[in-house]
Amino acid sequence: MATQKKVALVTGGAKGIGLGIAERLQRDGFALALVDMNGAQLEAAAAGLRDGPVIAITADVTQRDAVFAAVDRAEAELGGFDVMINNAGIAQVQPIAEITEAELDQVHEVNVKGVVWGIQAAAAKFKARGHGGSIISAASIAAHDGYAMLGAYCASKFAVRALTQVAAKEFAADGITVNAYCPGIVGTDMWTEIDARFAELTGAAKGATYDAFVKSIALGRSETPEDVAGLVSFLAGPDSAYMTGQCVIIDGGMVYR
Ligand SMILES: NC(=O)C1=CN([C@@H]2O[C@H](COP(=O)(O)OP(=O)(O)OC[C@H]3O[C@@H](n4cnc5c(N)ncnc54)[C@H](O)[C@@H]3O)[C@@H](O)[C@H]2O)C=CC1
Ligand SMILES: CC(=O)C(C)=O
Repeated sequence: MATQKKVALVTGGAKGIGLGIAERLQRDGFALALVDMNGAQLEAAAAGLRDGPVIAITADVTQRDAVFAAVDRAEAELGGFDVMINNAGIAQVQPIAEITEAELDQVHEVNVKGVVWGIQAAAAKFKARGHGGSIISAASIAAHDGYAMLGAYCASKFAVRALTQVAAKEFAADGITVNAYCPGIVGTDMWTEIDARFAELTGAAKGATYDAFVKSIALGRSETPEDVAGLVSFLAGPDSAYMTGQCVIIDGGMVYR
């Protein structure tokens, strides 16, 4: 009889870091639920993950009910629930003097509320199933240092760090670990957008802001989704069982804590 695979849900799994994490967790032997608000891209991503059960769930992580429903569907269709990856996030480049209420809300809706709903839904499901589990969220080096022009984004990622510590303490007795990964400069669409917005605001040439950040990396190259996925694989696996409340920097050498 085939053994039941462990089940992981990855939000923002249609592309970028989330897709890199999904690819790695599939190689690690997980059955996967990919969640994203971009349905077309999500279906294509899921179709490319050929080695195991994968379901695609189109949902917006800002909607609490949708996140809870996604976790329910993952359990019902994949036969369990073990790991929650709160990866979906958005960036925003705006000088702090000009950030509007709507802009502040938009970033916090996704990066903070989305993570809170993910923590709640996963912890409730682990408890209902009577076992522990791992909750892993996307923070950033911007959860450890403030970066000019990224005020709302940095505030949202500092919040993820706080939530990770709080949830780790509140759920430890239930056998649930809660950690976060803190990448540096990853060459995804998010950074293409950040670079373009810096160019618009500062007059820098296209690509110049990205190149300047990459130049400051000790290991001398930008980060890939696979670099991030290696850390997430560890956080999702048994070797991190004694680790909780940590926001681990993986940035090639930019921020030292
Ligand atoms: N790219 C980078 O350099 C870094 C990224 N991060 C964080 O890693 C995570 C992933 O980033 P990337 O892959 O670079 O971003 P990306 O922009 O390439 O991909 C993000 C994915 O999340 C999805 N998404 C956005 N809002 C959503 C919502 N409300 N509901 C459901 N899905 C939603 C998008 O549709 C997209 O598929 C984010 O939380 C980001 O803040 C952290 C540090 C560095
Ligand atoms: C997008 C992001 O988190 C940084 C620090 O670049």
